[in-house]
Amino acid sequence: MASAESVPSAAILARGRQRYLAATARPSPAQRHATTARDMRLDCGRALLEMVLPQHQELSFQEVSQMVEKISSNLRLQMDGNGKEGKGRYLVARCALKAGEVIVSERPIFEGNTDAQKSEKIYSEAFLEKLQATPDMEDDVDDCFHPRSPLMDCVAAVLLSKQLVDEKSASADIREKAVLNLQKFCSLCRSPVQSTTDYNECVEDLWGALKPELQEITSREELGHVLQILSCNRFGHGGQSVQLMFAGSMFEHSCLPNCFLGTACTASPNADGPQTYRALRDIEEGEVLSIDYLNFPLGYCSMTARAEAFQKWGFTCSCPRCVELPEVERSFNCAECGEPDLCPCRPGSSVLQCLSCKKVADASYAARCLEREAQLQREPASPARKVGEESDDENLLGHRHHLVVHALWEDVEAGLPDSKELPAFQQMLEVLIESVSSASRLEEHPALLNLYHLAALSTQDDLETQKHYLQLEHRIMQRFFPEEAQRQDDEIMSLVKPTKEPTQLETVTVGLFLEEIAYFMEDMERDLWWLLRMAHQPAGPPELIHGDEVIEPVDAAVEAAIQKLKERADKHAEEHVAQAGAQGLTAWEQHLTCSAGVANFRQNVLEVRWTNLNTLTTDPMHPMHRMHSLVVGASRGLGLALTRHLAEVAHRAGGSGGSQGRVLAAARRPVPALEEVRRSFPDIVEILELDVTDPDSVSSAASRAKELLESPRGGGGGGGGRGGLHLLCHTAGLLQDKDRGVIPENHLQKVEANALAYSFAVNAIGPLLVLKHFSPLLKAGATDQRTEDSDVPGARAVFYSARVGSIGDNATGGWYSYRSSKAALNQMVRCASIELRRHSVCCFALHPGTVDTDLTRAFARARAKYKVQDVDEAVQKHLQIVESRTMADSGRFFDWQGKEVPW
Ligand SMILES: C[S@@+](CC[C@H](N)C(=O)[O-])C[C@H]1O[C@@H](n2cnc3c(N)ncnc32)[C@H](O)[C@@H]1O
Repeated sequence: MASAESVPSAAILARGRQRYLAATARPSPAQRHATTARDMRLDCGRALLEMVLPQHQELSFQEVSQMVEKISSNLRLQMDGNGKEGKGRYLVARCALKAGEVIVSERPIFEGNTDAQKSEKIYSEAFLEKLQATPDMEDDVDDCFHPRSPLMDCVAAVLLSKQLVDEKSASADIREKAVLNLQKFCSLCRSPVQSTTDYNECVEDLWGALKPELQEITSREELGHVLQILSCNRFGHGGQSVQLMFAGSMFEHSCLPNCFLGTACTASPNADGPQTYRALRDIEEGEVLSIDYLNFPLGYCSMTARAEAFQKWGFTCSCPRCVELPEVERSFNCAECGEPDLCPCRPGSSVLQCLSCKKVADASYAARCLEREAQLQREPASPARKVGEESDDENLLGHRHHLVVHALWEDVEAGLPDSKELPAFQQMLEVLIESVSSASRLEEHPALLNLYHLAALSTQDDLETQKHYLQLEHRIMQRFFPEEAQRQDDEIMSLVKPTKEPTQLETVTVGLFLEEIAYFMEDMERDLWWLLRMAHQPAGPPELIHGDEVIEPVDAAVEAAIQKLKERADKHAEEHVAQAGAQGLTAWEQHLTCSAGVANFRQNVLEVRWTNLNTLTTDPMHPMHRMHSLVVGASRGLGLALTRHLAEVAHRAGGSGGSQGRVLAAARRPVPALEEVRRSFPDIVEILELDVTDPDSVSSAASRAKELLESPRGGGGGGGGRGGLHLLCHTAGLLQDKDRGVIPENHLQKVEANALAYSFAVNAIGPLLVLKHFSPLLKAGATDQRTEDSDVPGARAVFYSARVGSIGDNATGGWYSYRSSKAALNQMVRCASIELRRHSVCCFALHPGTVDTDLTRAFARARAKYKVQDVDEAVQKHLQIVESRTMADSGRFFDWQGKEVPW
C-alpha cells in the first residue's frame, strides 16, 4: 500500500524550480539583498491583488484569520513581527489535540495534475504548436513547460480563474468563488529570496507562448508573482500534483514538527479532494503548529543542507534538531564500542560523541571521519555502495548516515528485488525504519507505513516476521489514518463476510487486497477475488466497479483460473484439508486455505492486518474466541444481541476439552428470547439470575459464575480452566420506568427523590456492585491471558454509558436522573480503572450511539435526529472497540466509533 506521501511545497517545488526555474534564474547579489521577503510581501501585496483583480480589495490579516478559523475551529492564526521581521503568520492550536486527530481538512484553492486538465485547454488553444512534448520528454513532467506538468496546470488554473471573473456567461456564484480564490491566492506568502527577476527567463518563455487573448488578461510581472506564490506554498504528491492550500499554507516549518499532511492517498487517489493535516503527536492547547517543509527522506540530511534549503524560503530554522540535538543524520562507527552511533554532539560540531558508549572520539579519529564524509560528498558515485566496498580503514560512516540512507532509499524505491536478494532488502528497510525513528525522535511516524508494508511483503517465507511487520503497519494506519483504517476494515470485512445481497466494492481497497494476493499468485488476482467472494456470497459474486466500468469476473479466463486453483488446492489437500475442516471452513475456503499463497494471505493479512474486525468472525485461532464473558442486562436489546454474538463466535471457533469460550448471560429473569439463545448454544451460554439493584443477588450471581467457570461444562465436558472471566459487558441501564416514576425530566419541577434514587441504583450503584463482586474473576482471567506486552489487557470491562452523561458535552440540560446517574457511572469506571490497572484489567465506558432497541424506540425524535444502527451491526462494532483497547485506554470514555468522549 502506498503511504500518504503528500509533501509540502518547497521540497518538490525546490526540485521543480531547480530543474527549470532555478536553472534559468540569475539574480544579481545586489538584487538579492535589495528586496527581502517581507518587503516583497508587504510592498507588493496590495499591488498584486490590484494587478490581478483591479476592482477588488486585498484581504486584511483579520479577514485571513477569520477565514482560517472558519475552515477549522482547531486553529488560531497569529502574527509574529511587524511584517518586515519575524516569521509572519503562523497557526496555533485552539484546543488540545490527540495524535492522529484531524486538525484541518480543506480543498486546494488551485491545483494542477500530471493529467493537466486545466493546461490542456490553454495548450490546445494557445501554445500547443510551440511546446509540444517530444517522445524523449514524455516523462519529464518536472519541466514546467511540459504539456502535462502539474506546475503549468496550476498556473493555467489561476489564469482560467481570472478569465472566469469577467466571463459574462458564468453564473454570479461561480464568479464570486473565482474572486474569493484569487483573493486567497494573492494573500499567500511569496518566495522570499528570489525576486520576480529570478523568474525572468521562465516568465519570458511562458509569456511568449501565451495566446494574445491570455496575454491581454495578465502581464509578465503578474506571471512572476504567480510563480513566486507557487514556489513558496506549493504542496504536492510526488511529481504528480501541485496544490495550493489556504489554511495549510500558514503552518510554519519545524524539523521536529507536531503536525503532518496526512491525507491517506488510498481514500481519494486522484481527487481534488480535501487535504488533511493531522497531529503527529499529542498537542497542547496554545502550542504553535508546525509541519516539516522537507519531509522524509529529503529532510534527512545534515543541518547545513537543511539550512540551505530553508534559505529559499528566507528563514533560519531554530528547532532543537537544527540547534542543539546530536546530529544523528551524520553518524559514524564508534572506534571504542563499534556501534554506528558516533555523531556530532550538536548540529555542525566537529566534536563527535557516541550515543551508545558516551565516549568522545579523539581528535584524529574525528578528523578522519569528517574527511571521509567530505570526500564522499564530493564524489558523485553512490556512497552506500562505496561504503560497502570500503576497506576497514575507510569504513567510517555509520549505516544511518544520510549519505548511506539516501542511497538505500533509492534502492528501496525501486521495489521488491528477486527472492535471493530479499534478506538484503529487509536489512535496508530496517536501516530506513531506524533512521526515520531516530531523526524524528518518534517510534511511530507516518513515513513508516510504507516501509513496514514493504517489509511485510519481503518476508513471505517467514510468517512470524511478516505478521510482526503487518501488525506494526496496522498500528501506524490506526494511529495516523484512523478513518482510512476503519474504511478499509469495513470494506475488507464485507469482502469476506457472507451477505445476503451481492454488493459493490470500490477497487481502491480491492486493489490493495489483491495486491497482496497477486504477490503470491501472479496474474490470478481477479479470479481469486472472485473466488473469495464466491466462498462467502451465497447470492453469487457482486459487481466489481473500476471507475465507471463494471468488471465482469465470470468469463472463460476465470473458469480456467478456478480449475488451476482447484488443482493447486488438491495438491496440498492431504496435508491441509483436515486442519481446515476442523476450523469449520466451507469447501471453497478449504480449497483456498490449501493454497500456500492464500494461506499466507489469510493468516497474515486478514488475521493480523485487519485484526480487530476479523478476529470475532473469521479467525478461530484468536484468543477472544476462547475467552469467558459475562453480559449483564442480557434479556433484551444490546445485551441480548451481545450474548448471541459472543456465543456464535465461541461456537464458530469450536474447540473442546475446556478450550471453548463460555458466555454468562445475567438478567433479572430468564426471558424467552434469552432462553432461545441458550438452547441454540447449550454448551456455551449459561443464564445467571442477577438484579443489579439487589446486592445479595449480585453477590450470589458472582459465586455461581465462579462455580460454573471452574466446574465441568454442561455437567459433562471440560470446564473453564482456572475460573477466570475475560470480558464483562455491562449493558443494564434505565432511562425511564413509568411504574416507578422514572422519566427523562425536562424540568426541575419534575425531579422526584425516589425516581432519582432508583435511576442511580440501576445506572450507577448496580454496575459498581457488579464490578465489586466480579472483579476477582476478572483479575483471575487477566492473569490467565496476560501476555508479555503490558499494553495488551488481560481482561476487559466495558460499561455502557451514554454521551448525555458527559458533563463536558452537556449543552442542553434536562434528563436529570439519566444524565447524573450516567455521570456517576463514568466516575466509578474511572476510579475502578485505576485500582484494576495493575491487574491488567482494562475498564472503560462506552457510548453505544442510537441503536434500534426498545429503549430508543420510545424516543422517536432522537431516532429521527441520529443515525439509528442495526443492533447486530452495533454490537459487532462495540466488540471491535473492546478488542482494540489497550491499557492506555483504561479509565476513558469512547463512543461507538471509537472516538473519545469528554467526561
Ligand atoms: C508557507 S509560508 C508560511 C506562512 C507565512 N509565515 C505567512 O505569513 O504567510 C512560508 C514562510 O513562512 C516563514 N516561516 C515558516 N517557518 C518558519 C520558521 N520556522 N522560522 C521562521 N520563519 C518561518 C518563512 O518566511 C517562509 O518563507
